[in-house]
Amino acid sequence: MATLECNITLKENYKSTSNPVRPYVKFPPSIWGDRLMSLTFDHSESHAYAIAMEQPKEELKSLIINPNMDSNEKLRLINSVYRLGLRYLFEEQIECQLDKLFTKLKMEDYDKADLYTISINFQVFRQHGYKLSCDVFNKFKDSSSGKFKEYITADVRGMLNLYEATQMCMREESILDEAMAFTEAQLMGVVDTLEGNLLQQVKHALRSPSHRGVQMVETRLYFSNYKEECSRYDSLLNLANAHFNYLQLLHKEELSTFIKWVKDMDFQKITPYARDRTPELYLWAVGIFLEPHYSQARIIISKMAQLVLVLDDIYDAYGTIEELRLLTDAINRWEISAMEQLPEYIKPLYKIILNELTEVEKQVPKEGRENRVKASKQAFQELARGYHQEAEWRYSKYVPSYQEYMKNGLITSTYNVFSTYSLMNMDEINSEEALGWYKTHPNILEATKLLGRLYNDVTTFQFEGERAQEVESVHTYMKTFGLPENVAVKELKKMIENAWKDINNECLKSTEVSMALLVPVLNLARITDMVYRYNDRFTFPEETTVEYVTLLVITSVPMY
Ligand SMILES: CC(C)=CCC/C(C)=C/COP(=O)(O)OP(=O)(O)O
Ligand SMILES: [Mg+2]
Repeated sequence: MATLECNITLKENYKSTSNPVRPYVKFPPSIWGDRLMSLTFDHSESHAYAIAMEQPKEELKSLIINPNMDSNEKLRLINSVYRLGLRYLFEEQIECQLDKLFTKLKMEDYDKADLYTISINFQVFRQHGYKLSCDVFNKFKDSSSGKFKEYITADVRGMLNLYEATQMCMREESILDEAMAFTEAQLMGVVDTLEGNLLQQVKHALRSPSHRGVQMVETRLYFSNYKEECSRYDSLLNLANAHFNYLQLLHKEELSTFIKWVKDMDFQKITPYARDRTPELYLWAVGIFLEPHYSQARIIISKMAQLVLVLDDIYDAYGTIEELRLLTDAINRWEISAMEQLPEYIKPLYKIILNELTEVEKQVPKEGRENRVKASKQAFQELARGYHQEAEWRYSKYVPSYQEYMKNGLITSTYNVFSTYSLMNMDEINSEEALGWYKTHPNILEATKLLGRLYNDVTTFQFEGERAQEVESVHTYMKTFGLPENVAVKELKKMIENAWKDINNECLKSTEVSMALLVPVLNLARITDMVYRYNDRFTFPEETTVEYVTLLVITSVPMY
């Protein structure tokens, strides 16, 4: 693959202790140049969009609760609201409507409904945590052959929505596994014969199904590709339009703030060995939180991700083992005097790490502030120890067992850090309850960490090759279970799919914790899918990642 050609060599840069041997990696440079240096945003424009949202928002509220609207029509409207990223504006109304509709639902209601209608129903209920049974799709299967009925293949819109619906499957839902493979193959077979919006819809779904995509990107593409759905109601169209413009200005401002911080901290100079991926990191932050009121959270998460990125590249691409031992110790100590023990080149970075958390502390919600910050710091320290463990294994040429590797690999997935930093910024959450929940190692978080670690390794083990020295899941799995590479990869990919099923299961309505707490974790799984589905789109961001960042902060929003 041409994009994966990066100069990864074990270079002997230096010979003596003062000139140490470094596992030096030359990552591809940033591809942005000065393109994002002059993002403009105007606060009065932003205010105008906020005002423009008010009336359509009220109109849409009335529409959603309208008792005379046909239930399938209502679910279709709620689907559009969800896919346009507007759900947070109508949380109460939607929940009340879905509660009513779901309670009175009978399987017979679906006897006469077509594939499209049932698939939309299924998506809406599952998106909002209601477990509509997958048996609703049984009628599309031929009971004697066990295959899907031929006639549904002519209904491309129905097939597309069945494909989208299958992404919400859980374990033991074999009809959805079959439907996913069937619809994917069928859609791939017809995509070249399609045109207009339907072509765009199918093309994008095959590349990234909506449920597994970065939601801000998905909503923006829905607005472009689903013109019919968006313009069904004037209020929906007007609200979506003003909302996108409003968000785009906000995102431009946030990205500018983050770019300025990276520049002010002088990362290019102090960490020249690390990947330079500022807008790509910001995309992670937008992926975790979409709503405008998380503006500060996105900036804080972007900064933290920059620190994690640099740390990752020191630990597995630049530092010597002696330096890494000192760095880990200093991060564990977490006090400015520990800087003395560090090599000169790491000192400025260490200072930023400590300073940033102190700065952040001033900005996080008052409720449980101390504990929120403490948990984030501990997660960061745990990550450094996890990176260090990997480095020690590589240094001593020890290949751990798969289980040993994964115990540490769940930590180096970085998702404990991302989750605690997300939580740190959520003022609607009771921190004590949330931190207590984290400590129980909830299934959704464990599944997301597993997905993150495995997806990353399965996609990158070949080009990380010599550098990783088999300290990754593919080789440890091959060795532990005595399997050839292709079988190991296949089994790990199956585990990734199962992790998705577990995540979906955990997103069903639960009384255990607030649903709001699950969202950033689900969103981490989605970003992982976007980044690692085909290759490492973070290290090699050309095409998709660049396209997405451009779409969010550069391309203007279409008017119908
Ligand atoms: C999740 C995010 C945005 C974190 C910051 C950047 C990062 C560590 C990316 C993964 O790099 P990698 O592929 O080199 O990871 P690893 O070294 O763990 O395989
Ligand atoms: Mg790495």
